[in-house]
Amino acid sequence: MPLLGCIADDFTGATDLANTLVKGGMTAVQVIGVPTGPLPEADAIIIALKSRTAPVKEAVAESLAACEALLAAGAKQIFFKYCSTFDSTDEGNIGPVADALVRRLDCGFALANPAFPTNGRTVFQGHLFVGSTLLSESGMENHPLTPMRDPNLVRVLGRQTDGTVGLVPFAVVEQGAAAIRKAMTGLKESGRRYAIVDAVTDAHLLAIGEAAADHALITGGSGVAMGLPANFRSKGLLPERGEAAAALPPMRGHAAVVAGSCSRATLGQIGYARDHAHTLELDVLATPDAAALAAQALDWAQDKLGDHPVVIAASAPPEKVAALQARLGREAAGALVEQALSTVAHGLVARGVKRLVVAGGETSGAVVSRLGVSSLRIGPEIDPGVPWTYAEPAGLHLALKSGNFGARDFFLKAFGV
Ligand SMILES: Nc1ncnc2c1ncn2[C@@H]1O[C@H](COP(=O)(O)OP(=O)(O)O)[C@@H](O)[C@H]1O
Ligand SMILES: O=C(O)[C@@H](O)C(=O)COP(=O)(O)O
Repeated sequence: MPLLGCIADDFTGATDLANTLVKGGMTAVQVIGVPTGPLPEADAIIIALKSRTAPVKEAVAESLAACEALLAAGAKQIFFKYCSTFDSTDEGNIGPVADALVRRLDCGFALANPAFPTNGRTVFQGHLFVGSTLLSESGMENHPLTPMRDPNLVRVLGRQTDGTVGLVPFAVVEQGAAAIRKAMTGLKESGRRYAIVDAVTDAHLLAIGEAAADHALITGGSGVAMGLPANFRSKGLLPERGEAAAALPPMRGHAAVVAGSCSRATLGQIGYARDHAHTLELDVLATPDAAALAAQALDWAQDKLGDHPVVIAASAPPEKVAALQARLGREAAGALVEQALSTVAHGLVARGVKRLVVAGGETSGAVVSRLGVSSLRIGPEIDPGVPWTYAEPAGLHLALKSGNFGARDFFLKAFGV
């Protein structure tokens, strides 16, 4: 029976959360899509949806269905995972999904905290920073699907919910779990449905997690989950598991990277790969045809497969993304590239690739669906927020890299080269 039941709005986000929980000593299995049969055995189940950019109604319906499955399996607390850069549009989907979960769980209130200090995401006075810049100046203002142009999360979430949003500021968070709990109770009693809670350090996140031990619903990035394993342990529900929580079968087979993220970190990683690995950058504007792009990539890769990764990327800088979107529309442009890259991934696996890194959340969703993966067992971390996983029933190792995560040499480092 799972202790923690999680609903993640994309696939890389789900592995990121699972990674945090595994590091905290919980076993974790990521399930792809709303489950139709019984859930696997694990301390935490993370249901990965592709709901971040889905139409609002669909995102809400799938999230509620996931919640039902988790409650039916006995989950004691529900966690709604979204991006550490709060990726969403004014219509949603963070607000509407959270609203629906608050109603379903009849809890009236939930905290909201996307902070992930190790990866430079901090929240101060309700404003989200990426490194030393505000969210709206971090490159996220150019995201192909969810451009983030307002860094004030009280305002951003306020536009997405039919409830109201308050703030637990830094000065309170600094005082620790009891003060945070008191402030959240105060906001709930004054009729706020959400509290954006400031967090600048991991110590803040641990205190917030402790303060939310008895909350039916927690919403946030993977950071705020850091404190949750200790809550279950102190209630005597979670045994000490040590490193066994992250064990995976041995890795073998050809290595490859497929990148569809246009985020700054991924563009930097592709730049590094150009000098250190066979790297193909697809020109989507010149060939806006998914089948033709995929055929081109698979032909190119054919005689290059081996232990050293091949890197195939559709990623492009903002001006090129804008040009393709102007021609096809935002959604169609994204869908075309996702279709091309998922066909490439499928073709690579058919040609013996058994270790695959996918860069980008939406891209990962498309690839994992195309590979017919139903669950991912979470293994050791490569870089903060990105673990290796073992995909069933496909029987291969997958690392789903959030667009903005990972060091510059990630695409090589993942394979130990
Ligand atoms: N050259 C391109 N032009 C337009 N859109 C692109 C291009 N390359 C990738 N995309 C799309 O951009 C989106 C990137 O989103 P995602 O994969 O979630 O990355 P991230 O993790 O950085 O958010 C995907 O829908 C992808 O298909
Ligand atoms: O919280 C995060 O930043 C990640 O876990 C995440 O959700 C990443 O999404 P993408 O940037 O779309 O990969």
